[in-house]
Amino acid sequence: MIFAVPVFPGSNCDHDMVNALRDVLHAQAELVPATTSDLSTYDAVILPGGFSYGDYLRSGAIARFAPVMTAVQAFAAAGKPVMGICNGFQILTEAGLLPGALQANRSAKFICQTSELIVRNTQTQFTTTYTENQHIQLPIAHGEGNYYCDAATLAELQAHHQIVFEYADNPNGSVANIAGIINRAGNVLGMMPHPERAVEAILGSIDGLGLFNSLLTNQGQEVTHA
Ligand SMILES: NC(=O)CC[C@H](N)C(=O)O
Repeated sequence: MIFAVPVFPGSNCDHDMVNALRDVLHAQAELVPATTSDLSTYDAVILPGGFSYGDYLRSGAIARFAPVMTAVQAFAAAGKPVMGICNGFQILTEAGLLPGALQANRSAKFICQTSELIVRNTQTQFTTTYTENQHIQLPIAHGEGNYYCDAATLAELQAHHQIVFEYADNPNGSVANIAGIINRAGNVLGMMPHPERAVEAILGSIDGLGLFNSLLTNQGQEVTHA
C-alpha cells in the first residue's frame, strides 16, 4: 500500500510522517504537493501537522481550499482511509470531513508536552492493535487543539462510538476530553496528538505505532515493526 502525505505551505510534520512510514514501518510513502488534484494511485492519505498557510484566519481554514483537498474529498467518499494529525485534523474539520472544530486552547497558550490518552474505540481500522481503554503516551504540540462540538453532535459521536481517543488529563479544554474522532463511515480519523512522533524508543514512546500497524494489518500488509 502506498501512503500520500500532502504538503501545504507551512506543513512541518510531513517529513516526520514519511520517516515513520518509510524508515520505521517500511511502508511506501510519498510527499505530494497541495496542488495535486489526483490521489487515485494511493491507498491511504495522511494529512500531516504544521501551520498550513500560517494558520491565518483559523488553523486549516485556508488549506481546505487547496486542490489536494478536492482530491481528499473524493478519496474519502470512495471509502479509502484518511488520517489527519494535528493540523491535519484541523483541516479535516474545516473541510467538513469530520464534525466539530478546533478552538484555541483553554489556556490561550501553545502546549508542547507528552499527553496521556485513553483508547476508547479499538474497532476502527486505525486502532485494532490497541486494547480497549488502553492508556498510551503521545506528544501534543498545538495552540488550537481545544475540540468543540455542540451537544447534538456530541450525542451523535457518543452514540456511534466515534470518539476514538480521549485525554486522561484534558490539557486544552476539549469537549468530553476528545483527542481524536472518526467519521460515521469509519474511514476518516482525526486526532490532535502526534503518533508519528512516538514510533521509536529513542523518541520516548512507541505508542504511536499502533495506529500505523492497525492500518497496515487491516489493509492486508505485513507489519515489520510491532
Ligand atoms: N503541530 C501542529 O500541527 C500545530 C497545529 C496548529 N497549527 C496549532 O498550533 O494549533
